[in-house]
Amino acid sequence: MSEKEFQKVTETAASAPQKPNPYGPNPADYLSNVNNFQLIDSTLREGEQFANAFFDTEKKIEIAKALDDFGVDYIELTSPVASEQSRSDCEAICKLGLKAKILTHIRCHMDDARVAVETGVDGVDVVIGTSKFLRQYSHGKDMNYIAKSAVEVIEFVKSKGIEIRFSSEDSFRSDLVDLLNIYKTVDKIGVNRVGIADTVGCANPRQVYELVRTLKGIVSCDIECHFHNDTGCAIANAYTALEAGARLIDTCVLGIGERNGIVPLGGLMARMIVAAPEYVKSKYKLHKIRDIENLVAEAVEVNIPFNNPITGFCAFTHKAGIHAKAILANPSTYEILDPHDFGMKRYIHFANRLTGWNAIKSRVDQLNLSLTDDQCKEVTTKIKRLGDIRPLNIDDVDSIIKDFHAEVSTPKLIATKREKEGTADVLDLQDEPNAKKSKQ
Ligand SMILES: CC(=O)SCCNC(=O)CCNC(=O)[C@H](O)C(C)(C)COP(=O)(O)OP(=O)(O)OC[C@H]1O[C@@H](n2cnc3c(N)ncnc32)[C@H](O)[C@@H]1OP(=O)(O)O
Ligand SMILES: O=C(O)CCC(=O)C(=O)O
Ligand SMILES: [Zn+2]
Repeated sequence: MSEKEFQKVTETAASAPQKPNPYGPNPADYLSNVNNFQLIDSTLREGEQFANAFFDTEKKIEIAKALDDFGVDYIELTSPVASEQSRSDCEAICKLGLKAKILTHIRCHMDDARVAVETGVDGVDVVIGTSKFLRQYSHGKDMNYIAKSAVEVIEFVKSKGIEIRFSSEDSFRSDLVDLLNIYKTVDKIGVNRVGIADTVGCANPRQVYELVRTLKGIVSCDIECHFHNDTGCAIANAYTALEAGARLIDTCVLGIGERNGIVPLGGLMARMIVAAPEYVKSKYKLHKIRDIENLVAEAVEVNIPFNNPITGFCAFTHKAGIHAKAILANPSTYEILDPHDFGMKRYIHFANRLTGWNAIKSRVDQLNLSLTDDQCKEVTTKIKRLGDIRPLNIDDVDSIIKDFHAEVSTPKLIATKREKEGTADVLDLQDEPNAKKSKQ
């Protein structure tokens, strides 16, 4: 391409109408719910199925209140038929008067439904396996039986004036015709939502898009999606489901659940704030994520993973010199998330051999010392030299800087450049991580 042609191409691109948010949904896609989604948090149902979980009544109430304060739309609770305590905990949470609607999750059976509607919940989530695996080895019922019992349970719950959702367990290994038939049947009798569940975590985003879009053309009610994370696709699948027109996503704090769990609440927020910043910031108290995660992590005795979105101890830590320089100039260079949106801070990890003189210069400024650029480069070389021999800490770097400064300085008073330049908010050169370092 000649230079002239290249210039023409770039000019045309520059004058083309810009999408309002390059990371958001296609504005022309009117079926997308990326800017209009709801959360059903299932930490107190799916999360209770996590291997380490045991929540006593007090802890359940604490978690329910924290989720409510954060702003989730629904809180899903364990089936009241699971145990006597599960039933009374469900009743206790219903009495809290939370803003979030309270749901309980039951099998597609009248025995469960009769107990559920007496607990005081705002809605009932009914589920039954539709894949051949579950039809054969779990409940042993055929599609006719499933449809008949679904209609009976749905009409009963509806008659009590509360919300009802019907979900097919193991949707992605179910026959598409079976699925669409059952969803059509339950939609016709007036469910509030239908649910798609990737029970074994086998689905990929393309499959999710196709199934949700197809279902969108079949039902008039809202579509809820539940994604397990066995193959690492849970958040991507959730986002794709919203793009395709699903309205509600099931989450758990830290993604806890059966096996390795489902869509993590914090991780989904990280994805959604990029795509729908105004919506997410106006609806959810993002600065509460860290507290909720710590609450649940402590309750189920796990550490926050080091690479957790938002709250992992190094989620906003920048290390390499090239990164540090650009971050100092403009944090958007290497950050798609602004830590301040979540009540977090960014850190520049400068005590290592990958550092560069720009990061060291900032540290010099923070120490209220004054060195020329050339001197900063010289002291950076010294730091790197030691960093080649062993891991460094902040004290190591500070002493090298201070010694160097003492060598090169005259005894006159040095003006504090930091105050003059006001760079404090851009850079926090502490070595304190945002969250406790993972022990796992
Ligand atoms: C994919 C999911 O996460 S779905 C939600 C899972 N949640 C739970 O399992 C809640 C906790 N579970 C429990 O406390 C118990 O399993 C109970 C109380 C629900 C049932 O306990 P039990 O009666 O002892 O049965 P068990 O757990 O051994 O087997 C499940 C029974 O439910 C039936 N069943 C399973 N899924 C469904 C369904 N979706 N709809 C109707 N019946 C179902 C099975 O056929 C089996 O019935 P069976 O008694 O004829 O064998
Ligand atoms: O009720 C649902 O939609 C989901 C049930 C569940 O936990 C699953 O299928 O993994
Ligand atoms: Zn699940």
